[in-house]
Amino acid sequence: MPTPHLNLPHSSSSKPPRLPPLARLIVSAISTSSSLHLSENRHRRPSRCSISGKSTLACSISRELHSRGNLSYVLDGDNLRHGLNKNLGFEAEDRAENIRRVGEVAKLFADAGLVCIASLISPYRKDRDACRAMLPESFIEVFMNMPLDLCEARDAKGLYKLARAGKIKGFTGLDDPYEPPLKCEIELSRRDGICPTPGAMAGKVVSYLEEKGFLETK
Ligand SMILES: Nc1ncnc2c1ncn2[C@@H]1O[C@H](COP(=O)(O)OS(=O)(=O)O)[C@@H](OP(=O)(O)O)[C@H]1O
Ligand SMILES: Nc1ncnc2c1ncn2[C@@H]1O[C@H](COP(=O)(O)OP(=O)(O)O)[C@@H](O)[C@H]1O
Repeated sequence: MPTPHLNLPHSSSSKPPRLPPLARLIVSAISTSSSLHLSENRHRRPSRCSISGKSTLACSISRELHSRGNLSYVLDGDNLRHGLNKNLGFEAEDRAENIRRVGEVAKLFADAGLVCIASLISPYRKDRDACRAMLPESFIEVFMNMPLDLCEARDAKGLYKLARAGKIKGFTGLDDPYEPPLKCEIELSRRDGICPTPGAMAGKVVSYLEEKGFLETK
């Protein structure tokens, strides 16, 4: 019996343009700050925080990618906690579940060909590592190494004030830990005490993606 002829869509005459390797599988986890600071009681502990500029950076990266013709989507922890993750709090298990869900969603977006920018505190190393394992070779950890005093001085939402007054318990950087990465792909920090502009930091991230061949070239 003759083999039935299949009219495959990807015949040699209508090949889709080739994407660079891994172009469809990227998640950029933007963790928040960490630097060691010596607290008054002389216990060395890392300081890191909300308000380090994660969301601002994520938007800046997204804009920069758009201008280069790359689709992206920002998954912002603070926003997701109003919807997908509204049943989660800030206990260690809930933070782990928060990050796991975001990793799974990022995987779906990446599968659809978008650069997915996850902007989360993700304070525990094991949760970030679990996410990394979920997205082998396409997880890029961006560590915003901003000191606690900078974040606290910004306090755009007044949360540090509330946490200092004991009205929020388990606040990252104050009475809940942030574990800085032992190894990450990109670290962003201040230079001579000055925080780079979001555009400059986004440029660094996008250059990294470009160099590593993650982006579609026009
Ligand atoms: N206890 C406590 N600790 C840290 N952050 C707190 C807390 N309670 C509320 N918030 C607000 O929640 C935002 C962080 O959410 P994330 O989903 O990124 O956190 S995590 O990754 O699960 O740790 C964070 O928003 P960002 O400022 O955008 O980081 C805070 O506004
Ligand atoms: N690179 C930066 N330089 C100066 N201010 C910044 C920078 N990035 C963010 N900010 C300001 O800091 C505050 C918190 O930024 P945001 O991106 O919401 O932080 P996060 O998402 O980490 O909570 C905002 O008022 C924002 O305008």
